[in-house]
Amino acid sequence: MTPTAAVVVALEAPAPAPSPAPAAVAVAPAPSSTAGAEADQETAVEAGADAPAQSSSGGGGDGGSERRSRFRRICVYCGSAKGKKPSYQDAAINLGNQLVERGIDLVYGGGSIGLMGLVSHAVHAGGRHVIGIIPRSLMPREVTGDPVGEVRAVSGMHERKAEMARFADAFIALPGGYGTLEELLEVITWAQLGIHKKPVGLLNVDGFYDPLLSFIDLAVNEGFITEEARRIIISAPTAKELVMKLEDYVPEYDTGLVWEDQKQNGLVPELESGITSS
Ligand SMILES: CC(C)=CCNc1ncnc2c1ncn2[C@@H]1O[C@H](COP(=O)(O)O)[C@@H](O)[C@H]1O
Repeated sequence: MTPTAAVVVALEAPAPAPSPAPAAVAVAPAPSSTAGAEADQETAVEAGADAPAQSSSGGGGDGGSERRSRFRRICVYCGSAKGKKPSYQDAAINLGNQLVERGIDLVYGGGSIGLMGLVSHAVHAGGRHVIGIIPRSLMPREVTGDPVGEVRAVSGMHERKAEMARFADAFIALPGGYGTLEELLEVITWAQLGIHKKPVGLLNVDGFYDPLLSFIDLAVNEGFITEEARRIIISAPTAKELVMKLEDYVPEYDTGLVWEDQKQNGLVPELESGITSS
């Protein structure tokens, strides 16, 4: 099966199943792939997306919000561990349910472990499409568990992060460790540099991110982050509040910079899918 065919198959049969079904594996093009193959693959992904997202009443979330979303897909960064408090796990499931309620598909790092598994299973069980983007080295079941939905294999962490950012219309970080922080800070930095204008949200479960927000405020006070750049980060204690804030977010931050690779990494075209751009 060619990479393109694998993607088409995966997307022609999105995941409406009420219970987790086996993952469809799509192999992302290696860096040396032809532009044509990449274009085909993008087309396939676009064809599989419900754009704009439709509301459904399937999920529980934080309590029945019925509002049509401007987001087709949200990228969720989160721990590969579950964390010690049940509230972290509840938040991952609630976030998944909130995406289902709003008809939003999930992009995440693939796998079934930790909070990553909880959010992806919630979205998949709710009938929305799940795209897991995972480096081949992390694919063995014993490393990341059985993924659900569409799996896109990539060569390494840099390609993974670029793909996750490319497919998403917004980003949310649940609690997590180094990997989550690194992914979060990268998309914030990219927003600061004008590489994208997609909303970035912190799901501040039980104040988990208070120390990070305090540190960022310190950096503002010490003159390392501007007030304007500080406002790139949106935070809320519940998934429902956070998604509503992301829906309302209007980017005010603008560098006026033009990035040569914006067309290749797809971050600019995604803005045309309903994200307000200043
Ligand atoms: C060998 C090993 C530690 C495997 C852990 N297994 C993993 N499987 C998939 N993605 C991961 C894994 N560890 C980190 N990540 C990436 O980093 C983030 C989570 O890292 P962390 O647990 O917060 O730091 C995820 O969003 C994911 O993109």
